[in-house]
Amino acid sequence: MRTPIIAGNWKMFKTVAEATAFIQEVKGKAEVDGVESVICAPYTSLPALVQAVKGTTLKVGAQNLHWEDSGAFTGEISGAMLKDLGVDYVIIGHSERRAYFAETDENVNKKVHAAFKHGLLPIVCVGESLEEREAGKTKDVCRVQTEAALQGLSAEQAAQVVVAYEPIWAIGTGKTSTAQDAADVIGYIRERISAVFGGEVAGKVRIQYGGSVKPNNIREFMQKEDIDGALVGGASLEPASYVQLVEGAR
Ligand SMILES: O=C(CO)COP(=O)(O)O
Repeated sequence: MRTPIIAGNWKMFKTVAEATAFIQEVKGKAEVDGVESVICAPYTSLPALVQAVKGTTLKVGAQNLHWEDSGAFTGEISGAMLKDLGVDYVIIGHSERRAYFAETDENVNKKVHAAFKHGLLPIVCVGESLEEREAGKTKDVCRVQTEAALQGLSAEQAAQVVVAYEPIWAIGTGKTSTAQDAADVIGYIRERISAVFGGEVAGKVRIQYGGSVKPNNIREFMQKEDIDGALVGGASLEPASYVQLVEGAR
């Protein structure tokens, strides 16, 4: 049995005061038995969030990291620094980072290794553009991105990875994959993980859907056996909406 995981990706939203006020609002309510609930916030809010979730089952994640532990990398943050703060998860390879910050499959792989080195769990994002979808390349793109991201991991590490399948055309657009389509692609990603790491590992890896997930459609996705949760942008920013997402994953 895989524990469903709802992760809010706040992207570049919320001040420290707004972030802590959010936790006060959702405490208790976004804590549902059998569902893991993670808030992935901008770096600036992470220390306050780690404090605010103490004594709750809520977890905190970052949205990126650098693969080196330290060095002359102006503006970057290392896995060692995130671990030092008490962060649990880190999003790696989000399509916005791939598109706007030149994130490559190779860098994603280095970051995944860095996350494990420092005891952080990676949420690895994969997904196709509209052009790739229309050209029938969805599964190929997801296979290449997933295999590259997980390259060189031990079976034990691979089993702990969370993959987020986020079709780029569904992010922030109000358009979603159908639940069946998302489940098909996610099933295929699991097959490829099985081909590389074996069925036992593939059976443990949690694979989320992401892209315009809202309280009114979360249940459709969660009804699919292969979909283990959601990575949510816009609808994770409002406390009431976030609580409904976590409840919808039960
Ligand atoms: O990019 C996403 C989560 O990482 C999805 O964003 P939206 O839920 O706003 O479409």
